[in-house]
Amino acid sequence: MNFLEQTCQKIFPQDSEFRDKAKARLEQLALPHWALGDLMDLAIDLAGITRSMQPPCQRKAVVTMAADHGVVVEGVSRFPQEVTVQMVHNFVAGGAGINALARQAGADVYVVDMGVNGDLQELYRSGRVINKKVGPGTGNIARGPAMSIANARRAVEAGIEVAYDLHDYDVLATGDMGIGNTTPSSAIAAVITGRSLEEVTGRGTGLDDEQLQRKLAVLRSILAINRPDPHNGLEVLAGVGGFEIGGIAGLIIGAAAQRKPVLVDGLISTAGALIAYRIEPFVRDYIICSHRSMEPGHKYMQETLGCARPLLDLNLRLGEGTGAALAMNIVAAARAVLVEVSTFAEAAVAQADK
Ligand SMILES: O=C(O)c1ccc[n+]([C@@H]2O[C@H](COP(=O)([O-])O)[C@@H](O)[C@H]2O)c1
Ligand SMILES: Cc1cc2nc[nH]c2cc1C
Repeated sequence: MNFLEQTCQKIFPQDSEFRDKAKARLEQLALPHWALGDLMDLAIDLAGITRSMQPPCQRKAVVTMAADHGVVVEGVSRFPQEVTVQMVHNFVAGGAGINALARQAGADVYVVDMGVNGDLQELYRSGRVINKKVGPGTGNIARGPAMSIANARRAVEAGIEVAYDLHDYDVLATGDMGIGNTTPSSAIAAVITGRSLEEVTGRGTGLDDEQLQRKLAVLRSILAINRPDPHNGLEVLAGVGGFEIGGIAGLIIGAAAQRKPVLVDGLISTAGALIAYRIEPFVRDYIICSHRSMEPGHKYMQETLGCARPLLDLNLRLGEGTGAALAMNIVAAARAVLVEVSTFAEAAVAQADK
């Protein structure tokens, strides 16, 4: 059996006994019934995920997976491809959005080269970028597949390896960087959710109306040329994916196999989550949808994952893991509710009249 299948065999649903125990305690907290709302539901998930009434949440890491996309030659982004490698340098220098928000959340940032079109040898040598490069960017998906099935597997397995290497962390978060990657993400969204391209396609880094129409036309060609089986995660990734999207799928699978919560960021990260979900449906129990991106497809993708309402809705559309890093504060808050708030009995507070 391969590494991917072996890892998937370690993934089980959340522990229902710990869910029930957490729920029983939360029902007794000295506050009007369920008055801390979604924080209480999240606390139940944390107990069910970690099999603990004191879910470990202290050590946090954001993993920002970077890669390039052959489809950029079709004019689907407002920015040139070299921004991907330039932003990798910015992450390492600590000056990007994710660096600021991860610092604020007390999380470490790991940058992974999954397939950047550029030479990052120096940064691998200094240990500041993890080298999992599958290739120097995907093929142009408007003309053919993104990658071979073998490379789709390599990308996912590389993400699992990163999750295992980060075994000292309690909570993981996904992030992405890749000029053009909203195009494969929208393609994955359309294939897996069954929604129309019009419903799932957005402006990415800021396309105007005319450019958005062009992106839609390119996406129509992409789906006319690549017709992956929507139920086969590796086939969808190979047809219309990206190397960083595969890495994100693997990170989620690796987190679930270690019974760790994984905060999923925006459109691209959720495309990775859908791939992971198609490979191993139980990963859903370990995914926390951190926020709702401005990209219109995000809502449908989150619905497919069973998430009606993510933790935050702040009009974010940056990626990098920024929304996931922000939501780490909410995960810490949910834990605090479960661990620190007294019950009616403990606090000697009178319960509601029957
Ligand atoms: O995470 C999101 O929801 C999101 C939405 C729009 C854009 N992005 C980021 O912008 C880049 C892709 O945009 P584009 O227009 O080049 O496809 C890529 O680096 C993503 O991290 C990210
Ligand atoms: C500058 C820049 C930073 C980004 N971070 C994530 N996607 C990005 C896209 C651009 C263009």
